[in-house]
Amino acid sequence: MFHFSRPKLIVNTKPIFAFERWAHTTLRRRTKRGTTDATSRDHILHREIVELISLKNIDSGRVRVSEDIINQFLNKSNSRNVTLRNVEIVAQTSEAEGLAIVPRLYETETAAIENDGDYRAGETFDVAETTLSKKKNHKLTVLKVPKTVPGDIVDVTLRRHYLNYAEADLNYIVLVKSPKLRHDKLVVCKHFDLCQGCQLQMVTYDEQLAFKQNVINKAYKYFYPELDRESLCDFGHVIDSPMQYGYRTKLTPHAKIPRKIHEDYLPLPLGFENVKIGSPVVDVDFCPIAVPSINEKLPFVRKSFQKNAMAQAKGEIKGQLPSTLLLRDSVRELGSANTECLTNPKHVVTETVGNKVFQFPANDFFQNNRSILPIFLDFLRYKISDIEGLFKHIVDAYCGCGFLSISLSDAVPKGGKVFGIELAAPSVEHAQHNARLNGLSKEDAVFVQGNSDDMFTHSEFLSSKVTGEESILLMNPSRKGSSTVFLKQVLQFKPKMIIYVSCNVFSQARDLKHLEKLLESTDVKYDVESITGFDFYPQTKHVESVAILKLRV
Ligand SMILES: C[S@@+](CC[C@H](N)C(=O)[O-])C[C@H]1O[C@@H](n2cnc3c(N)ncnc32)[C@H](O)[C@@H]1O
Repeated sequence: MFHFSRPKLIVNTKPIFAFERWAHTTLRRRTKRGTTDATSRDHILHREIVELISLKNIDSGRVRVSEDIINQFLNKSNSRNVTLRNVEIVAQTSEAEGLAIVPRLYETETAAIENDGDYRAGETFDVAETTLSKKKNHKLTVLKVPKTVPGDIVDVTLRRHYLNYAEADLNYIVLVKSPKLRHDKLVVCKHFDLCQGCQLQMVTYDEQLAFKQNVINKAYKYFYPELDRESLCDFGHVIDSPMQYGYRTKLTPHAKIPRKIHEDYLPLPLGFENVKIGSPVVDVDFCPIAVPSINEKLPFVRKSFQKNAMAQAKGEIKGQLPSTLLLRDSVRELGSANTECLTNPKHVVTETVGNKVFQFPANDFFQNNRSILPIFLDFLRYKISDIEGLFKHIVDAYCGCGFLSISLSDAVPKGGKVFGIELAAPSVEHAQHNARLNGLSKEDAVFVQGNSDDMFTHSEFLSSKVTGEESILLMNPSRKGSSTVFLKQVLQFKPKMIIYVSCNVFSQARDLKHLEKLLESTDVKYDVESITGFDFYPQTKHVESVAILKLRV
């Protein structure tokens, strides 16, 4: 087998646990966005852990992990091999992983001495209630265990330790204390135990929706606590997807390709990340959440990938093999339900949603669950109908290939306009193309390439004569959310309605709070009318959140 490159761990020796200190050491190597993004996954996890230990009345000092322990569990050949038995999962993170709090019985050297100092020999500790009561003064470790739900009693192997928690691999479920949550019979994928792609197959669909509503609630509790959630009808209610399997129209399996491929390494695993830290990617030959055309094509794509890898191992071809492959479903002909799977990222996908047609390059962004889109659009149309007759234009920030504004363009009255802005040039070219494809003239719909931050000063925007008092603003940024620059201009523009669609409800809540703060120094007022979830990705932890804000008149 080839060796995988090991992440470098930055260990901080200074006193810790302050949020910034934790962020400095733990986040730098783990998040792309560094330490300042409070809505990053690692920051959220930190908040969830702090909340859990405070709920359990545990002093934060008891869960602090020493540098020595962190070093003992680094990914290296002599790192400790500790198994814990009878670990009870007591909470669930917004990433749908279980959390447990266990006595740190492995803190002392006892076990190591028993094993002649050879950690690799393996040490096992039982953390069941009886043991715990005898060890009241022990330090505690917060464990994060994938594929578990509250009420599970599990057997785990400890992995990397951080300043206030440790990662653990699930070995097996010892006992299910909460049969309401875990239903292993529901799992349809043979790769579910290891594959990082899905988190919730063992949970009923109703419970999946409840989990996602909780995530929305948590996001607003953390980032916009001033919002009166109680007063909003059905706050965070998540609308279900008509298809819960076989819905995903894009799949990107990948491989870890060694610098020099040796024949012994073949076939290379090709699939998705493994929940077991440091393990090879899970070799996925069938993905039950993907549409049929993708699963039909997957064996051919895999075969061709392995053939190329073999040819490279034999020195028959040179150059780097692509580590990520693309499979994207596309409508074969308009008006027909027939679809085909495209694999060339530059090929153009055709997608029909209701009475609209969209085309875009296969590796560009487009919503991946075709089955829920008509319902999602009907919801937006219903919200817009509230101010019918009071708006003329739709402004589409972060517009991609124009999906949202073109879909809603039927609601634009005669003389009104659609104006969109998008950073990615290929997407905006296709937005222009899609406008024409759907009968919108150059006067009806203008899509420009650029940063949304510059939208309100863009020459084409200014010359379009689109005014806020006659507009609905759609904003659908990527995970990291919007910016202060953009939000400040929104308040000057004063659209009648803001529709904020987000795949990261934490950054959405942060932005809405920010908007409220900016409003304090103005006489403009927006009311948050509703926050609604849509289950674009059944079986996974993801939720799409739609916030509707109305200008107070
Ligand atoms: C979640 S996608 C939404 C696309 C589109 N609304 C849709 O539903 O298909 C976010 C889009 O924002 C674009 N984007 C990211 N940052 C941007 C920025 N600062 N200005 C304009 N567009 C941006 C991305 O390229 C991406 O196409």
